[in-house]
Amino acid sequence: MKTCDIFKQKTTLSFEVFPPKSDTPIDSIYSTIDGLAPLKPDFISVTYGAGGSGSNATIGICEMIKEKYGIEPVAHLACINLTREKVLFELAQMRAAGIENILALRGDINPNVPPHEDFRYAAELIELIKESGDFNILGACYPEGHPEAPNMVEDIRHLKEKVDAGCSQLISQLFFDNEDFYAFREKAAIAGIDVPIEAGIMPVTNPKTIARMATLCHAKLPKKFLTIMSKYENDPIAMRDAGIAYAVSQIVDLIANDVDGIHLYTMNNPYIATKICSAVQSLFK
Ligand SMILES: NC(=O)C1=CN([C@@H]2O[C@H](COP(=O)(O)OP(=O)(O)OC[C@H]3O[C@@H](n4cnc5c(N)ncnc54)[C@H](O)[C@@H]3O)[C@@H](O)[C@H]2O)C=CC1
Ligand SMILES: Nc1nc(=O)c2c([nH]1)NC[C@@H]1CN(c3ccc(C(=O)N[C@@H](CCC(=O)O)C(=O)O)cc3)CN21
Repeated sequence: MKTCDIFKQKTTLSFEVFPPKSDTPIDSIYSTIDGLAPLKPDFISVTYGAGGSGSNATIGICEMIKEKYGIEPVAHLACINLTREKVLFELAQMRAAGIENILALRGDINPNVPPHEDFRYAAELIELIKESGDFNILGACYPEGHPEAPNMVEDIRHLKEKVDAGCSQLISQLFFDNEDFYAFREKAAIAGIDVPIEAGIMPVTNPKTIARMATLCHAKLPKKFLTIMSKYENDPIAMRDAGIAYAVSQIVDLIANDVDGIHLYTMNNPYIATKICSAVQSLFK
């Protein structure tokens, strides 16, 4: 099933997982998906070397999500370090595995790995995927603007190019201030971007993740968020609960503002995803 068709029926709820890191047993992904599947997400996306981990079990995990759990998978594909030939090989593998949906990304630039010259931007990957078969293509977007973009106008112009190249839906970078998302959504609409935009929500439940959000994602951390996190910095249970509550409050407000869907960055933690879903699951109609 092509995930873009789901938006015609309901507000979507999707999850993101990453392949286990090299120091974690590969089997741990089964307990992650076992824990997430009962929450009945509309789709689950699987990262491709997210955060520079470089591991590549993405296609195998997508196949398992589809075959064993009957949930629609979305395979991430980040092109910055790939040759054109390697991308065509990955696409052939995906087709053989029955994968219909791809999140086409440029990918994070690793300062220690000079980028390959075949792809500079996600739009170039999207063009190639479009030529190479009947895939549904998703893209990423940035409510606060992409950190490398000189300004929001340029970033939205490039986003429009991405949509014109063949993206049928967008997933946003994580953010903690919904007003940034609403302002971005309005600018995108003015630019003629008319595909569904899912809001990316990251439950922040420990200090390590807060630091990561600032460096990897450049997300703005609002005062309200920092206040509640510092209040509980020495109490892991309270901090976890505060992170869950903050994510729930963002989701409720987004739904009240007619968001197309929510994409939950689960960090492979079914306990936290279950807590969040138990508060808001029935709102996804
Ligand atoms: N779920 C995930 O795995 C997500 C990953 N990311 C990461 O975000 C980063 C960026 O990836 P994408 O959004 O796919 O990249 P992109 O290629 O759409 O944009 C990257 C940057 O290049 C600029 N740009 C695009 N086209 C341009 C052009 N023709 N000329 C000049 N500048 C241009 C954009 O404004 C932006 O600053 C990656 O690090 C990606 O891995 C972001 C969100 C979600
Ligand atoms: N620039 C960018 N790159 C990404 O790969 C990316 C985004 N943004 N935004 C959306 C999601 C969020 N991603 C993330 C966010 C945080 C971690 C992180 O904190 N990783 C920890 C390990 C967590 C664990 O194993 O439990 C780390 O230390 O790397 C990883 C991926 C991947 N995606």
